[in-house]
Amino acid sequence: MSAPCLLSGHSAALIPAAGSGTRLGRGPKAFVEVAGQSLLARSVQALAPHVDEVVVALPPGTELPPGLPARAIVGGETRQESVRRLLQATRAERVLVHDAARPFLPEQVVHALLEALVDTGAATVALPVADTLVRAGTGIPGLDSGCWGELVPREDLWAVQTPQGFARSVLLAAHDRARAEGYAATDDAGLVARQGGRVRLVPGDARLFKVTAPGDLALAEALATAWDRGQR
Ligand SMILES: Nc1ccn([C@@H]2O[C@H](COP(=O)(O)OP(=O)(O)OP(=O)(O)O)[C@@H](O)[C@H]2O)c(=O)n1
Ligand SMILES: C[C@](O)(CO)[C@H](O)COP(=O)(O)O
Repeated sequence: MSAPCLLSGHSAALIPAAGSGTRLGRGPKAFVEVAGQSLLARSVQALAPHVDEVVVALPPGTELPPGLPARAIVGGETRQESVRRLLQATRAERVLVHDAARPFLPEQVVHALLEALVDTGAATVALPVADTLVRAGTGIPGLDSGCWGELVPREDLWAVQTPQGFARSVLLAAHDRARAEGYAATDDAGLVARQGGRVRLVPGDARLFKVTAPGDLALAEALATAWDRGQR
């Protein structure tokens, strides 16, 4: 399938994959395999049919595995720096930024994100929070970080996932300004929102969880069986 007609101009998927995977403890995380396929390969394959090109930021000294429909650049020391380099490595008008560490990306989610992008020029996939939320008691007399401090109302709270979509010029301007001001964010939509941009929230999917800690890998292995049989 070629790039959707909802997007005008060229589009690129930008995949930050240059992390060291410290919390997982299995070496550079993008190359870790789940049911025989790396996290990176799964993420690239999920996005490639929807865009004109895929660019991946890899850790220094590593190479793109053969056969993936993507080109590679060297990432930076932080996720933010890796994404900035990716933005500089493409001329596409629309970009979808997606963590290599989120290998299960349903096609419907990509379609919904692309539709939302037409409206605002900036959108992120996110999940409404389902759990009860509490702030730990740090700073409250008699309590500490292991104690219930205060309840946080969960209405209107969303847990941010990727992919996140932007007009490239909008995201590049947000990155340039953040860099000039020495501001760091954990994601790209946060950079755009901080500078007054309107970011549309697009309902995500629980299966889009980020493989972060060893327990997530067990979950990913279990999910991969159904996913690879086409149950998406
Ligand atoms: N310098 C970095 C750090 C992270 N990432 C990417 O950003 C995504 C989200 O990062 P995270 O899950 O935190 O990965 P790591 O940084 O590898 O994990 P850790 O913090 O446990 O080392 C991942 O796809 C990761 O490869 C990146 O491209 N460049
Ligand atoms: C971009 C992200 O995955 C959205 O939830 C997240 O912010 C990445 O955070 P990390 O600290 O780099 O894992």
